[in-house]
Amino acid sequence: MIVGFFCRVVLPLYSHKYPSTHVLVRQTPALGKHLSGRSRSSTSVNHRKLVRNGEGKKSVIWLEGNIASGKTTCLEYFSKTSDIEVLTEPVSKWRNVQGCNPLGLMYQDPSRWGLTLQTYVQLTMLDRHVLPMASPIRMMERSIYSAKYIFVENLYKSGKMPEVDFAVLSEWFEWIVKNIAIPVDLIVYLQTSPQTCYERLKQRCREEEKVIPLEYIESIHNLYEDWLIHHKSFEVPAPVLVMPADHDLKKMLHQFEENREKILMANC
Ligand SMILES: Nc1ncnc2c1ncn2[C@@H]1O[C@H](COP(=O)(O)OP(=O)(O)O)[C@@H](O)[C@H]1O
Ligand SMILES: Nc1ccn([C@H]2C[C@H](O)[C@@H](COP(=O)(O)O)O2)c(=O)n1
Repeated sequence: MIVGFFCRVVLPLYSHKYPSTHVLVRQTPALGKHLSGRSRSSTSVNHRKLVRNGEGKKSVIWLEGNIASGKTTCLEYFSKTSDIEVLTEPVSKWRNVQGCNPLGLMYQDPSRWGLTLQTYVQLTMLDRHVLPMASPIRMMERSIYSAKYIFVENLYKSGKMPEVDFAVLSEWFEWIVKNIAIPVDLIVYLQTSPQTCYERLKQRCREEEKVIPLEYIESIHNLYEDWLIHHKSFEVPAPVLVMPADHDLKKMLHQFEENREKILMANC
């Protein structure tokens, strides 16, 4: 039987306040499958949380942060916790779709290949979001929201994405978030300085990313800050837990441990 209920988020736990009137809304992918696009949009899924029996206690956390901020490292840490499933970004797919490398192409020629990559990012992130949950808690790396609000926005704002490409991606994004429920209870933001990310990026040495200049990391940083810290750009769909992430690995692991409870209690 399908049940509906509302969950008011607890604010004082988090570093950044969320409007107290906000009610998070969620609908299971399985439920979504049984609704046509038309009836789903008319039920305003973004304003109603419908969950199946037994799924009420499940929570979804998005781990957000700049390129090479330490997201994968953080996920690795929490993957050792029972009851948490971690979903990494499907970067391997972005580097190889049927033998093609849209990530590499985008870095070589963003104006030509930005739309190609971001269309595929949108598809593969949506696929992640609607995957049935195998554990009570899911931590996933980034989201379809940051794909749009950070990376597509950056391409467009920097003049590297033609207006028509941006318009098409925007319409796709709007349709998706209106018609398909994208659950989220908490956003954990790994807050780094661009310089730190730049150094870690160089150290990681991913082939496609060798052309990334510091300025690119700075633009991504500013977009993240405007979205999640200053609330100046786009709607933030859940409370934000900010974790300073410039520290060395030892201190980061300590910090992950210190925040464990807040993260695990994300939907309470
Ligand atoms: N706290 C840290 N201090 C130093 N290096 C780090 C730290 N966290 C991660 N790294 C290293 O930085 C690089 C990027 O980290 P990663 O977790 O892959 O970032 P992301 O998933 O956000 O891109 C990797 O080489 C990783 O080993
Ligand atoms: N919507 C997106 C998401 C990611 N990317 C790029 C940025 C990085 O080069 C890579 C993901 O790496 P991570 O930040 O996880 O180390 O993919 C993008 O271009 N668009």
